[in-house]
Amino acid sequence: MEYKRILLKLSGESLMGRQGYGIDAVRLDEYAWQIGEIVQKGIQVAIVIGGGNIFRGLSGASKGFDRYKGDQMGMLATVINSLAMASALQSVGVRSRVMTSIRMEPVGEFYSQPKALDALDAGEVVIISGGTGNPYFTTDTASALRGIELHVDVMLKGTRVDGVYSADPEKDPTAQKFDSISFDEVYQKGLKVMDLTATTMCKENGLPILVFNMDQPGNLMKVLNGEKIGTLVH
Ligand SMILES: Nc1ncnc2c1ncn2[C@@H]1O[C@H](COP(=O)(O)OP(=O)(O)OP(=O)(O)O)[C@@H](O)[C@H]1O
Ligand SMILES: O=c1ccn([C@@H]2O[C@H](COP(=O)(O)O)[C@@H](O)[C@H]2O)c(=O)[nH]1
Repeated sequence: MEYKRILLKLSGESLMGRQGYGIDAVRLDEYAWQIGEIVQKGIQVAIVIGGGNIFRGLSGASKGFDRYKGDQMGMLATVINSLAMASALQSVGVRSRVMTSIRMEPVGEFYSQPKALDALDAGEVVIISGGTGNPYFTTDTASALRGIELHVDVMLKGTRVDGVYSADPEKDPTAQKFDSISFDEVYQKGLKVMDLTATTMCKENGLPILVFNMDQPGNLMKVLNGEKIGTLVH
């Protein structure tokens, strides 16, 4: 397999499934099965999960919340999602550990790069929660940061669309999908694949991103098997 160690970014919003808020147990279970399949193949998996199904600091601020506190609420939302994922992985027999970017033992172990690498080498899935630990960032940036620190081969952005399009495919039905695209084209075309901080970190550190639809069961294994799905940003 082309990739031996991956950083899987999961969308918080996708965890809602068909509900309007929170965590859909069926969706969570589907994700856990997909992750279990690739762990069985010997792939080392680090995960970062978003928090948009629970709280985002920016939308909180638009309703009058203090942005700093709102972002802390958002980061805590990612911890909730990460604990849910750890529980789902446990129920399908996959060993995992939750690390937190903000100190909060015993909820999770305080993140450090050497501890995360040791756990990955031991075959555990490492779920890194709490974003970067800092407000004014996103979990896409946390994924880029942790992916770079952990020397992963690729960042897999598992989302609810099947790749990067010429415009937001959820808003523009005429949008065209790219099979592959360079970082420079992403900037030139103003595509919202990830926020610019995350994109720039990946570009500067040579970390490719593969955007694919994680809500289609079996897709994660297809990506690892080298099937041409999604969009590679390189
Ligand atoms: N050019 C584009 N190509 C593909 N998707 C795009 C594009 N522009 C905007 N999007 C939107 O980006 C979304 C995917 O981003 P992402 O997975 O980060 O979702 P999110 O809701 O921000 O997740 P989270 O809850 O983790 O913050 C898609 O649902 C799509 O609507
Ligand atoms: O490093 C970080 C990461 C996240 N946040 C806050 O959490 C929410 C949820 O994350 P998403 O990436 O939007 O899913 C985000 O809106 C921020 O409010 C943060 O402050 N720092």
